Amino acid sequence: MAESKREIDYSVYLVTGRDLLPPGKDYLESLEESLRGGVTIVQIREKTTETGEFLEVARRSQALCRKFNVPILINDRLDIALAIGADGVHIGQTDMPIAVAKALLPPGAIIGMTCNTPAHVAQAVKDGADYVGVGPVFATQTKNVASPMLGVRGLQDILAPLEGTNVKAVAIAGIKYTNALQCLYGAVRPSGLGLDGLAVVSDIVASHEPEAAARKLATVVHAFKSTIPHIFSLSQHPYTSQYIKENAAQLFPAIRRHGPLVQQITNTVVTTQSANATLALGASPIMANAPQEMADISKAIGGLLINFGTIQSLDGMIEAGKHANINRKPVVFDPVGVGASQYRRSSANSLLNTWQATVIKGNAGELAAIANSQEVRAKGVDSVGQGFKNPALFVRDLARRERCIVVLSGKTDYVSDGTTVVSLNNGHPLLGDITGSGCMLGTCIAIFCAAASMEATPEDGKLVSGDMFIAAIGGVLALTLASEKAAARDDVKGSGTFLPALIDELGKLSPEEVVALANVEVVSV
Ligand SMILES: Cc1ncc(COP(=O)(O)OP(=O)(O)O)c(N)n1
Ligand SMILES: Cc1ncsc1CCOP(=O)(O)O
Repeated sequence: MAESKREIDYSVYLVTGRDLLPPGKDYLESLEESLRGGVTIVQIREKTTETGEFLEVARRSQALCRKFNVPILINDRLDIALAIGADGVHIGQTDMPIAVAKALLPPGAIIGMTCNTPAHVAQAVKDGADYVGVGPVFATQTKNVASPMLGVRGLQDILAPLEGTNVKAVAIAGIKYTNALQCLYGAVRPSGLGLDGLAVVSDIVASHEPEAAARKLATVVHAFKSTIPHIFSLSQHPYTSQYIKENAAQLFPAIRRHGPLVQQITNTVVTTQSANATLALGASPIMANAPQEMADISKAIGGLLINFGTIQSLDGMIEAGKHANINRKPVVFDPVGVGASQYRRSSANSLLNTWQATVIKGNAGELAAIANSQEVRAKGVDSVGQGFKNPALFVRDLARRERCIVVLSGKTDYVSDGTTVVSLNNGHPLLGDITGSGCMLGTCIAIFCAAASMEATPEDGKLVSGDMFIAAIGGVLALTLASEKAAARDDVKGSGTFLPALIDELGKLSPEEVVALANVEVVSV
């Protein structure tokens, strides 16, 4: 074993599992192929193998790992690690304590510890672990795991004790090429701290083509690591009011050019008017709810709206978001009335723990419920009271926490990407007199996000390409400016005549009008 600690690349962490090999696939052949595909660290995990055979497997695996200059760790068995001179060990909560392992292993040995809670991580840091294996993130068939699933968002909390330390982290359980990017995004804390890598068994071992499986995973992890910051805007771009207005305005003709198909899982109250608003802007609606069709539909759409108003198929919402992430399509989440019931709150958690939203849009009551804030209360789908004391700070912090664009709707709308906050002061009071204007806002945002992502060149490490901050602002401007123009029309006498006029005006806004009329201010927080 090495005396001084080597720099470890945890990016693609393979945990072996000979029982999962496809029929006819040789273990060493599979391992070599996965190393060729880009596995950066290997843990030999043999849960039922006798010592002699374990030793032999470990020795042969080590010879291959050396060929690729990849470190090898041994699961649980310090004796095997010592016998072959492995680079280190991985131990679980009920295995040998870190202090005992440290005393037995040479100074340079790597020690990894399984952690299921933030308290486990804090203890592992205290005990001197080199890295933690955090999970279970998702459900897995590979191991019977007793601890509750962390989900995508749970990763942030479990990593908290690693702030300010040099202890590394990999996530484990149910991680596949298809959910890898969600997982990496989900783990990023407001400070920027995130995962160092992803640990997988079946995604590579059970594959007939482990080299390709490892390469796909490696591409995602490396691309993610080279894409900083991990959010859906230009972020470090010095956004000015003029820049925002001009770029949002350019998305109006982009929608007409691309005519994106926008999937909307929305509520029964607003389905028709949302579909009509979609057509008016130059996009096409598809109101598909069934989980069974999401894989197919997701390939064809430009963007997805998930509106919580009348939850008819939570499974459909879960599947739709999952496939949108897989296919790198923007997902706009409108958690209508999320504070109204425990079912809605837990459903919102399930959704946000499974897929990464690109934009979360809501009124003060809804966003307070998503943020677990007591500052604003809701009554049904409406927000009550004065709103947030500092709405700009609230949206910025929630955008950081959820790693997405946040739109807070109200008399003044606030939009943030976690770095910049803008206030938008357009709109007409008649919007409050028709049902579902908030839902139409979600539709508009989804359409603009779809167009912005279709305009952009796809990038490997990004869940969605294109500037989603500008897109979300564009969506807000579309509805609010159209409402002003509709309300000013002579033929509009009240809410009944306002709705069709609003839809007419949505289709007529020109980029020049948008730049001239938009009231956009960059707010300092
Ligand atoms: C990287 C990584 N993380 C977690 C585990 C699980 O280890 P443990 O809890 O000891 O369970 P077994 O693997 O021994 O069944 C791991 N092996 N690797
Ligand atoms: C070893 C281990 N520890 C927690 S889950 C797990 C297995 C993960 O396997 P898979 O990547 O196939 O879900």
